[in-house]
Amino acid sequence: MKRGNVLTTDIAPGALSAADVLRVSGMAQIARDGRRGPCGLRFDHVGLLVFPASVEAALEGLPVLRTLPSVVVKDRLAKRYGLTGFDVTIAHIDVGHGRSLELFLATGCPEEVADDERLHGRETHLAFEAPVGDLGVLETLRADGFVPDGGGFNPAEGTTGRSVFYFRGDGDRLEIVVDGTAAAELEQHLGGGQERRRMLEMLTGAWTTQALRAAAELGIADRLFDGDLTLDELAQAIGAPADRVGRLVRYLRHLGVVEDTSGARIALTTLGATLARDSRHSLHGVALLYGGLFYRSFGELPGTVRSATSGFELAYGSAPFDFLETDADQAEVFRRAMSDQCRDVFDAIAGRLDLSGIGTVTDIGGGSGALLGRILDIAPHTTGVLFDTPATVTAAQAELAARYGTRISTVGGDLFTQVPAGDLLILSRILHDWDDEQCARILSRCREAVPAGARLAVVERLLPDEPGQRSLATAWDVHMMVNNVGGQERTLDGYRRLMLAAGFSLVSQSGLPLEVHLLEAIAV
Ligand SMILES: C[S@@+](CC[C@H](N)C(=O)[O-])C[C@H]1O[C@@H](n2cnc3c(N)ncnc32)[C@H](O)[C@@H]1O
Repeated sequence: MKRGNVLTTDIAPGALSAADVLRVSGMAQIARDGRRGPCGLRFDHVGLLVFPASVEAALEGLPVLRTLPSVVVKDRLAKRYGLTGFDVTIAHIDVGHGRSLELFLATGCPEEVADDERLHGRETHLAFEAPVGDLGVLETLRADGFVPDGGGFNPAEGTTGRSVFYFRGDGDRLEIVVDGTAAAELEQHLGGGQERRRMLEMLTGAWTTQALRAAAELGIADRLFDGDLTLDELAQAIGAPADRVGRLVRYLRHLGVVEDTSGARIALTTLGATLARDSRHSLHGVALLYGGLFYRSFGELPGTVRSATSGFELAYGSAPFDFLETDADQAEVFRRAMSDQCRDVFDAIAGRLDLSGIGTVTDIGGGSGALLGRILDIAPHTTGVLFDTPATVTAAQAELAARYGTRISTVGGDLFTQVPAGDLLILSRILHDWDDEQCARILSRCREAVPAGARLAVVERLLPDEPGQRSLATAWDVHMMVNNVGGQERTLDGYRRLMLAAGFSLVSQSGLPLEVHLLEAIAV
């Protein structure tokens, strides 16, 4: 036996697939090298699941220390794939230096199961032995972000049987083994430990929102965007006690928003930079809006579900756009959040639209005019009309005039009453604010404003056709329900039908960043 070549040469030809031979060889090498375990635990073995034609063929000529029936892995495969009529044997192979490779030999499994298991490496692990009676390492691993990933008691292992605890971490899978029955610890590990941790993380999502909002609102992200600071410098810059700032910074570090640099300085990560007002990728306004105005209304979700009103009205006593007309500061936060959130989307829309033959672009409910501005930037032959509520266009006017002069005009009004004409009308994130009847009215006003052949661009997220499919629109649909009576996300077909009923025929649909879609239609 040539141990230098770590088992590759020992495996009988054809006993394992070429892919499994390579995996065995790689893991055997790792087993020989050994590793230092968490909490200084002793390295025990490496584990690997392979799919031989037969156990005997796979083990022929290998230095097998012992074989035993698998309980834990067999049970997992049976549950995950609904398998019957297969078997799993454990074989410990001596790789020298007092170390071993633990092969799980699964026979009678369909090839798809083998492929899936090889791909995800669900049994590939490094195992460390914990001393009997001291399983503190389990808590240490959980605290370090390792997620419990199965385990059990195998009575056939050793003289007393062994308890195994699997963990999945960042790329690593670890097994902690201990002699004997660790019934209470296994119960906690398997009995919902993982689900309870995940649920706790979700239940404390509000803390995350508020920590991010605080980083934005207190100017922590802005100060650090200008350069790394010590804790004292940061505390002084934002005018808050250093010990409290330090505790928030520790949580922000945990969230990946800041990191330490040399000389005990704090730096923003790339992720954290999105909370700075001046970042090109800023979500500063969104942090203030979702952590502020919309945070309180989301607290009214149970009432929203029960009643026919919105959480926003339950929280503030009026509909959101009426409220924003009366609160200039919050209206400014809202406008910035809208344009911050969709900066990449607006760039993509401007690049995607065919603007040849378009003279006037009218953005209905265009907010700050950010999208309209982007379109005018890339199409110098166009002029723009920004239409929104009187207070919104008044707030946007000065900046737009300074940048675009007479190329942009602003019109304040009510989109349920009348909207200005244009060769291209835009409704960006407008229809999802309203119910079907209100959308029909808005689209009818649009159709009345333009001749046949005029174009309409609708920008929205789309609900998936299948309810089980994951999509951002699913979360935003609940957000719309909370924050506007009748607000809702729709499927592509939902928008197609609304447009057609008002005299617009959908001609194309394309995906934009952040799962937003551009729906283009023609007035018929
Ligand atoms: C969700 S924001 C979308 C803003 C912008 N189109 C965008 O995509 O960022 C909805 C816009 O509709 C405007 N709006 C709401 N009710 C309106 C009304 N009755 N008439 C005109 N505009 C209205 C709001 O002021 C706000 O700017």
